[in-house]
Amino acid sequence: MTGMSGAAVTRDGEAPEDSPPCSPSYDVTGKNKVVTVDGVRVKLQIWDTAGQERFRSVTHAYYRDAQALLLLYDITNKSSFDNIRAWLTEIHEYAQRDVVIMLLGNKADVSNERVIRSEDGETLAREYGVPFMETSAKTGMNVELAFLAIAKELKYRALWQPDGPHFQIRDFVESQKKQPSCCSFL
Ligand SMILES: Nc1nc2c(ncn2[C@@H]2O[C@H](COP(=O)(O)OP(=O)(O)OP(=O)(O)O)[C@@H](O)[C@H]2O)c(=O)[nH]1
Repeated sequence: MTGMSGAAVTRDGEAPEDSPPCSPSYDVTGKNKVVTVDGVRVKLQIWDTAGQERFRSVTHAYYRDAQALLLLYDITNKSSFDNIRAWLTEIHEYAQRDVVIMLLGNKADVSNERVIRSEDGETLAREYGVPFMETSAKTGMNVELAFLAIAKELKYRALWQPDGPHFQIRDFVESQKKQPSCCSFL
């Protein structure tokens, strides 16, 4: 999956009885994903642009109302990385002003075909002030973490109180993310 995926919180409420506080749990039904975070159920409605990137009018409709956007490139494909700047420009123009954005470098399991260094992803993310990590849809590396971080951020915003706990999505991702097990010599 490269391009953009979005998420909108459609409902939240109390955690189910059997869900321990502070322990995330997941329930994926089709394109909906329920993440229970710190005792609150956050329902993410997820969509993927699925190859429609060239039909800009279609994708605008998708992400105009999204509360979070996951920007994915493929670490083995330079043009997918180069496209990210174009996506960020689009987002700036069409998405909600306070949309949560996360940059993901996918296919981290195929390090022998890597053409985009991890540092390049980090530099781009820093430039735009967004959290970044490498993922693998194949091994699952950092995939749940991406959804958990988004859910935590959206819950934090929805339940924000002046004296409440503070949450920084970038710090959370940095403290939790796993690095690919094999190194690349790029
Ligand atoms: N090794 C590896 N393969 C992956 C990973 N993620 C996706 N793939 C493979 O890459 C190919 C393309 O994946 P898609 O999810 O269809 O990519 P996409 O960019 O969303 O494609 P469209 O939306 O159809 O344009 C498939 O064969 C996937 O199995 C990954 O993390 N590791």
